[in-house]
Formats: sequence, C-alpha cells, structure tokens
Amino acid sequence: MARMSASVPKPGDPETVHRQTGSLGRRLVLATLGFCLLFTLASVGLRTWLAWHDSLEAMDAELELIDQVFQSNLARAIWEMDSDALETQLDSVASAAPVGRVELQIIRAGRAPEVIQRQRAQQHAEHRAPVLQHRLTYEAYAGASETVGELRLEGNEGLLWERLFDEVTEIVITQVIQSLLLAGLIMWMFNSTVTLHVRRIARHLTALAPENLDQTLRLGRSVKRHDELSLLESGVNSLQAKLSAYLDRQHQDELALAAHRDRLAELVEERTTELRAANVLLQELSRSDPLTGLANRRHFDEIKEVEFRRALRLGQPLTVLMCDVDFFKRYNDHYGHAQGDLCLKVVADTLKRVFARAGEVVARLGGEEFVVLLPGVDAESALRSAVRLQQRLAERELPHEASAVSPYVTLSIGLAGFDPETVDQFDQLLRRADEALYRAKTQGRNCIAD
Ligand SMILES: Nc1nc2c(ncn2[C@@H]2O[C@H](COP(=O)(O)OP(=O)(O)OP(=O)(O)O)[C@@H](O)[C@H]2O)c(=O)[nH]1
Repeated sequence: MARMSASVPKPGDPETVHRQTGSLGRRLVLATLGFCLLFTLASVGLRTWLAWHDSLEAMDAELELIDQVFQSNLARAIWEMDSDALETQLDSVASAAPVGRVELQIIRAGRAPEVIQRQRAQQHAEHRAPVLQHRLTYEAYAGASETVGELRLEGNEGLLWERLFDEVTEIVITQVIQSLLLAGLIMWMFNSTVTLHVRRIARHLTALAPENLDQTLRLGRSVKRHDELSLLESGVNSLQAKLSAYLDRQHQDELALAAHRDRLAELVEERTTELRAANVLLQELSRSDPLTGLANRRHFDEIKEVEFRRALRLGQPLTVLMCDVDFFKRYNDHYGHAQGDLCLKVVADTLKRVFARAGEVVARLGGEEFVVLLPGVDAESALRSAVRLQQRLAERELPHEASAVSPYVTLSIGLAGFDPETVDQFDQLLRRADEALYRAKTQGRNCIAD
C-alpha cells in the first residue's frame, strides 16, 4: 500500500505539473519542425525550379554536342545520297538519351523537301524540352559550301522529368534529414541548457519551506555563465534570503509581542488585585465608622432588616441595646474634642469585646450613641450582657471628672426585646430601645432600662 501511495503523483509536484502542462522542449521541437517543413517546401520549390532550368540548359548543351558530332556526317550522307549511311546516322542520333525526336529535311533541287524523322514512343508533340534547329551545309571543295538540309533536334522530355524527379528526391531527403537533425539538436540543446534547469528550479521552489529557506538554489552550471538562468538563480536566492530575514524579524517581533502580552497580563492582574483590594476597602469604609471601626448606620440598616425578617420567620428572639455615653458633652468640654474621640474609641473597643459572638452586631449610630443587635438572644440574656458591658467599661476606668454619676466614663443602656405580638417592623423595636434609653437617662444614667 505504501509503495502504491508513494507512486501517486501529488498536486504541485513539478513532475505532475510537467505532465499536465507539457514540455517546453517538445513545443519548441514541434515549432522547429513546422518551420523546417515550411522552409523545406519553399526550398524544394526554389531548388526544383532551378534544377529544371539547369536540366534544360544541360539538355540544350547535350543537343549541341550531338549536333556537332553528327552534322557533318549527316550532311555528307545527304550530299552523297547515301541513304544507308543517312539512316544509320539518324538512328544513332535518335538513340542518344537526350534526344526525344529528330527530324531531317533534305532539300532537293526542283522538288519538295524530303522529311525523315525518328521519335521516342513517350515523346509528345507538345513538350517542354529544348529544341535545336539549324541548316546542314556541305562543302564539297573549298569555297563551295551548299545547304543540303535542315536538322531539328528535340530534347527528351521524359529524361528531363526523370532527372528532375531524381533531383527533387535528393533535395527532399536532404532537407528532411537536415530539418530532423536541426530539430533534434535544438531539442537536445534546449533540454540541456534550459528545460533541465527550469525543472530543477521548479523542484527547488516546490520543496521550499520556512525551515529550509537557508538552502540556496544551485543549478550546477559553470560560474562563468551569465545569462537569464543565472539571473533567475540569483533572483530566487535573493528572494529566499529576504524571506528568511523577514521571517526571522517576524519571529523576533512575535517573541517581543508575547513578552509584552505577558507583562501586560501581569500588570492587568496586579491592577485587578489592587482594584479588588481597593474595592473591598471601599466597601468596608462605606460600611464602617471611620473613628471606631464599628459598623456605621448604613451597614446597620442593611443588617437589621435581614435579622428582623429571620427572627420573624423562625420565631427566634431578637434584642436591641441602645447605649449612650453619659455627660459626653461635659467630657468634651472638660478634656477636649480629641480626648473625646479617644474615649469613644475605648467605648467602641469595649463593646466589640463584650459582643464578639457570631451574629452579634455593634454599630455607631452617631455622636456618642451606639446600638447592639443580638439575634437569637432574649431580653434576659441581653440584660446580663448589658450589665457585663457596664462592668467591662468600668474596669477600664476612663476618668470623667465632669460626670455627675461616676468618676469614670459610664453608659446608659436602653433594652428592647422583639415581641411578634406587638412589633411588626424593626424600627418599632429600635424606637422602644430608644425610649428605654431615654428612661435610663431620666432614671439617673449609668443604668439599664427596658
Ligand atoms: N469628641 C467627639 N464628640 C462628639 C462626637 N459626636 C458628637 N459629639 C459630642 O457629643 C455630645 C453629645 O452631647 P449631648 O447629646 O448633649 O449629650 P450628653 O452631653 O452626653 O448628655 P446625656 O446624653 O444627657 O448624658 C455633643 O457635645 C457633641 O458635640 C465625636 O465624634 N467626637
């Protein structure tokens, strides 16, 4: 199977393309043969015409020679009226190859001329062969020359055509051989000087890939040759070099781009982390009181509704403590506003320590007023926690010389427990806690009212 598939021509393979498109050399040979055929026809025509005229001239000369050879003997035979000799001479003339027809007119005084003729069987009356005609004279003695007849020699037309046929045959054969040799020579030269190298270039280009661009094209010809193929060879190599440099540059650019992309991703990751942290911080800040770090009123408002609905749904207890620093205005006036802030921080810290269980919420509602939300805690437990709060604060012994109830900072606490019978909104619960706080204040402060 592997062997079979290896022999299957692949698209783009130079051999396949060559089979599909044909050979330049073959086309050149066909063109050469066509041209040679036309040239041969023209050449044969011209040479045939020349050969015909040469044959005519040659036959004319031959007739002249025959005439020179036989005219004196014929003239003598007429003069001597030797009819045997005359016949013999005439037969000899007629048997000469160049002669197609011979006609002898014998002039007799006082009588009509006598005509004797000899003709080849195939000689036509109308022919193209040369004709030689002249008078025959006989000089019986010096100075007494007399016309005795007239000889007409007509050339052998058959011989003419025979000679022409031989000539034309020779011309055609030599021309055809010449054309075939020329076409073969051109094909061989074209194949060895052009086609071979063009195929090598095609194979080289087909095998080109990014990883072998450094393999230059070598046509294996003499370095002294500087022709179109040399230009093509150096052009291909120059193109490969440029392409290789371009791919190298592109690779470097891709590496740099990947590095930039990685760096950018890192920066984005860093910025995202920073943004997330900032966002978390922002959310915390938006929900917490900047002075004490406790939940602010906004955050408390979010939580209170959730816890209230849960208590309502599950029927669990929910208790609210409203806490207010006693005589805080006096504290501020006595110790200054900055010290007042520190005092608020200590109170907040005490609140956080006492109400540190999960679910317990401590918030600063404003000024020196704090609220504690105790989900799942009934009023009785809450009261104990409130007492513990006052004790813890007292243990911290924050001096408050301006207070009318204690030498230390104290808290008044209002307590309200959730009663589903009478309360259906959290703010009602909050109002009750506020009212309880008011009662704690009016009852003398530093106490817990419910
Ligand atoms: N240092 C400081 N003082 C604040 C802050 N917020 C409110 N205050 C002060 O807290 C005081 C609250 O005084 P009041 O509402 O009259 O109450 P009080 O003086 O504590 O009197 P009682 O509540 O009746 O015991 C005001 O003097 C406010 O200026 C704060 O963030 N820092």
